Amino acid sequence: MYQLKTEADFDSAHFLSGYTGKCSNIHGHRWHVEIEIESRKLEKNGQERGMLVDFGDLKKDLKELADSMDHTLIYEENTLRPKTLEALDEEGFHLVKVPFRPTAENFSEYFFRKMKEKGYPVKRAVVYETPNNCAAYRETEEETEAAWL
Ligand SMILES: Nc1nc2c(c(=O)[nH]1)N=C([C@H](O)[C@H](O)COP(=O)(O)OP(=O)(O)OP(=O)(O)O)CN2
Repeated sequence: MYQLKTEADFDSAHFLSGYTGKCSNIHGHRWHVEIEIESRKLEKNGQERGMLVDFGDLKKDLKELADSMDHTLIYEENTLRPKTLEALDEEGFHLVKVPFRPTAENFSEYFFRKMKEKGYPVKRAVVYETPNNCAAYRETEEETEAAWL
């Protein structure tokens, strides 16, 4: 089995609606995302001969997703009042609405699915919310112990 990993970062603000504690307030993180892909086969011909995929393509596709959230306020749908959204919009702030509570866990599933939609054989996505705290998502239950960092 061959495995590749690429990483990307983005800076954004978020808050946890319904949370009791400091994370209910708007605060920022430098989010760090890692995507691992795996395959038994390598390309046999052409430009990508001997590669699972070209690192350049993998890196570019993850960066596009990360860039779409960079320097934004990420908020869960239905957690900000319309007049608040209107006021932030009038100020020219960039907001990203997500259909989930913006936790590290949910972001790991989000990046896993988005990269899978782009056609990559994704094994695992890991999202660091702080340098010490990360969450991971994968679809299989195998290697539960070994797969954790
Ligand atoms: N399982 C999860 N727990 C928490 C999440 C999460 O995504 N998944 N998120 C938060 C908050 O967003 C918070 O920003 C992070 O929490 P915390 O570790 O307290 O943040 P810091 O590292 O900045 O803590 P300091 O001790 O102030 O340095 C909460 N929990």
